[in-house]
Amino acid sequence: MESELKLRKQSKSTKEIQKNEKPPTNQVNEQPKIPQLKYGPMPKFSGQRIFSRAVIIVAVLIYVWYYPKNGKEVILAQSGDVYTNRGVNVNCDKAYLEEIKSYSGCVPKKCGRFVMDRLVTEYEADILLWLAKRGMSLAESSGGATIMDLHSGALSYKTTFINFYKSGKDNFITPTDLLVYRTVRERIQAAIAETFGLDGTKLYLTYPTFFSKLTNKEPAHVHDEYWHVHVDKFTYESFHYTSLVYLNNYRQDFQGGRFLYLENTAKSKHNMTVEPRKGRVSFFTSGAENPHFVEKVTEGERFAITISFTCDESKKIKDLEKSLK
Ligand SMILES: O=C(O)CCC(=O)C(=O)O
Ligand SMILES: [Fe+2]
Repeated sequence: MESELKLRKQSKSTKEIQKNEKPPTNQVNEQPKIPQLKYGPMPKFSGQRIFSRAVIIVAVLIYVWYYPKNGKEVILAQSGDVYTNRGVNVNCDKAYLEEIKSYSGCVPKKCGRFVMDRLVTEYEADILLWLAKRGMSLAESSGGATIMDLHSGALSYKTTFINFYKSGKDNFITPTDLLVYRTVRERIQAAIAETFGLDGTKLYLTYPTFFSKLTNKEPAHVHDEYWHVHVDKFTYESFHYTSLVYLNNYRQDFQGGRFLYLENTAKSKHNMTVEPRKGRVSFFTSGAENPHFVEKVTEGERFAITISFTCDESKKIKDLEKSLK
């Protein structure tokens, strides 16, 4: 009731004000009419113009800057750049975490993916590249993926594998190769332990650890289809941490063949790309938080090493010098 009264009073007083308003004087009516501009008045001062132009330029720059992120991918590492340590954390896959939990000292503080360009020198990468080329000159796949595993001796041959140790053809491996291979592996292991907060002595080299040569040859066997999306933990059960050493350069030595993390979460749909670069080390937790694939190589030959680590001591493999003795 009270508020109703108030309202009535209010409307009354409004009417009163309206009544008391003086009618517009002639003077006002006689003022020259300002033409109504469609988009409002033009800015009167050049400062205002500069400001509005600056706003447009900044908006365009922001759009251009963010556009690639709204597209299909984000570049984690470009082939022309050198990164000491670049990476991102991702949430660990539940099953991966559950499985790895039983290995004390080997559980990652956070899962993720990283790139380091200063762990392996170009010279070391060259030594490993020449080693791969010498080995793969003995035999190669009929399709686009040739694999050479120095630990087991497996080497792609047409649509199958030969064992170069069994056929006595292992004299292409020199003591320098073995030394470089081992020290590179040790440095990567230390970097993985440091990055994920592990006890490095609880991490073991595992199988398969292998060299790969990828080309644009038509696949002759399912082994040649290297471009499928996969999770390393599912493909190679023993893996807990995966590392890759690139031995030659994307764009210079081959086209295509970039490495992509597939992103299809509520948070992001943008794949994350690593462009191979000679001596570049890329590593990541091997669970379903890091599904990935390699783009088809369209030209040239792409060389890399997959060096894998496990927390499960029963799945460890020996260093090459020891296994060769
Ligand atoms: O060569 C690469 O970049 C990745 C290879 C790969 O995904 C693998 O060996 O599991
Ligand atoms: Fe993989």
